[in-house]
Amino acid sequence: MPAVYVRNRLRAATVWGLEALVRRSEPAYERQAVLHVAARPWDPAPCGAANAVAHPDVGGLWFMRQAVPPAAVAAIRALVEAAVSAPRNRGVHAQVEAAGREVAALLEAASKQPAGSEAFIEAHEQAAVAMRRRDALRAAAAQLPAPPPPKRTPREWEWYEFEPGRWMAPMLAHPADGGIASLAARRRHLSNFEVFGDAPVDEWLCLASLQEGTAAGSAERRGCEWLRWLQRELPRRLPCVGAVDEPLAVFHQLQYLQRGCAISAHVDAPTPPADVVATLSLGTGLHDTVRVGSARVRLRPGDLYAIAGPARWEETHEVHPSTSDRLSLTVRFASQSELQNC
Ligand SMILES: O=C(O)CCC(=O)C(=O)O
Ligand SMILES: [Fe+2]
Repeated sequence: MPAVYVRNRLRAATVWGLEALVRRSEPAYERQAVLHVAARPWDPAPCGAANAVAHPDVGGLWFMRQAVPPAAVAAIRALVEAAVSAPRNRGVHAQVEAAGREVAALLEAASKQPAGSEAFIEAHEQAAVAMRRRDALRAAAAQLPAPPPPKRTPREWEWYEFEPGRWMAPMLAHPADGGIASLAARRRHLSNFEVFGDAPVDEWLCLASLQEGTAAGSAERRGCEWLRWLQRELPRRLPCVGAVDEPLAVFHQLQYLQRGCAISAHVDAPTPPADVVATLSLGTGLHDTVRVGSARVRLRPGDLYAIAGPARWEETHEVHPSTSDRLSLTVRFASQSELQNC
C-alpha cells in the first residue's frame, strides 16, 4: 500500500531533519560521519549458492548469495507468520514507553559530556524537555485502563514495536545445534533488552519448543529445520564465524521493517555478546539494501551478510528504506568461553 510507504518515509525524513538541526548546534559532533556516509555498491560475482565472499576493502564484511534457497525463505516466512502476530495498538501506553527510552538515551548522552561544558548543559536541557513530555504522557496514560499484556510465550509472540514501523521478536537458538543450552547462561546474557520490550528470556520464542509444536511435514516444521541448518552450517560456511573459538549461536532476532522505514546508522551494542552478527534477508520485495562502512549491498530474499572485526566494531551499518516490507533474521555468534566467563 503506497500510503504506508509515504507515511513512513515522511516520518523518517522529519526525524532525520530534526536530528540534523539539533546536532548542528553541537560543536563537537562528528556530523559527517552520521549524516552522510559515502558508499559504493558491492555486487560480488556469483560464487555458487551458500558460499561466502569477503569484501575487498571493508574488513570483516561477508556476503553469501542465496545462503538459503527460495523454498527455505517460504518455509521460514510461514513459521514467522504462524508464531508472531501483529502488534496491537497500545496507544498512549506505547508512547510512554518510547518517551522513557528517549529519556534514558538522552541522559546517557549527557553523562558523556564534560561536566559544566556547553554541550553538557545543552544535553541536560534536551533530557529535561523529554522528561516533561514523558511525564505528561504518563499522566494521560494513568487516566486510561491498562493495556492487556503483550502475548509472549515460547511458541507465540506479538511483535514488539521498538520504533514506528520497526517490529522485533527474540527467539532462543536450538541447543542441539550450537545454541546456548544452560538456563543460567541464557538468563545472564539475554535478559531485558529494550529492543524486545525488556521481555524476560523465559518468555522468548524458543526454536526447540516451536519445532515440537509444528506438524511433521508442515511448512512451519521445515522453517524450524532451516533455522537449525543455519545454526549448524554458518560456522562451517562463513569463515568469520569459523574463526570464533567454539562459536555458539547466541540467539535469533526476528525483525519486520515496514515499507518506507529505515534503520539508521549504528554500531551494534557489545551486549548481547556477539563476535559475528549475521543477517538473512527474507524481504518480500525484489531486493533491499544495507550499508556497512563504505559498502552498499543489495540483498535478495535468501541472501545473507555478516559483520565481524572492523565491520562489527569500527564501522556503522544501516538498512535503507525499501518499497516493500522486509522480514529479516539476525543470528549472533559468540565464543563459548566468552559466554561462560562473563
Ligand atoms: O536487518 C538487518 O539487516 C540489520 C538489523 C540491524 O542492524 C540491527 O537490528 O541491529
Ligand atoms: Fe545492527
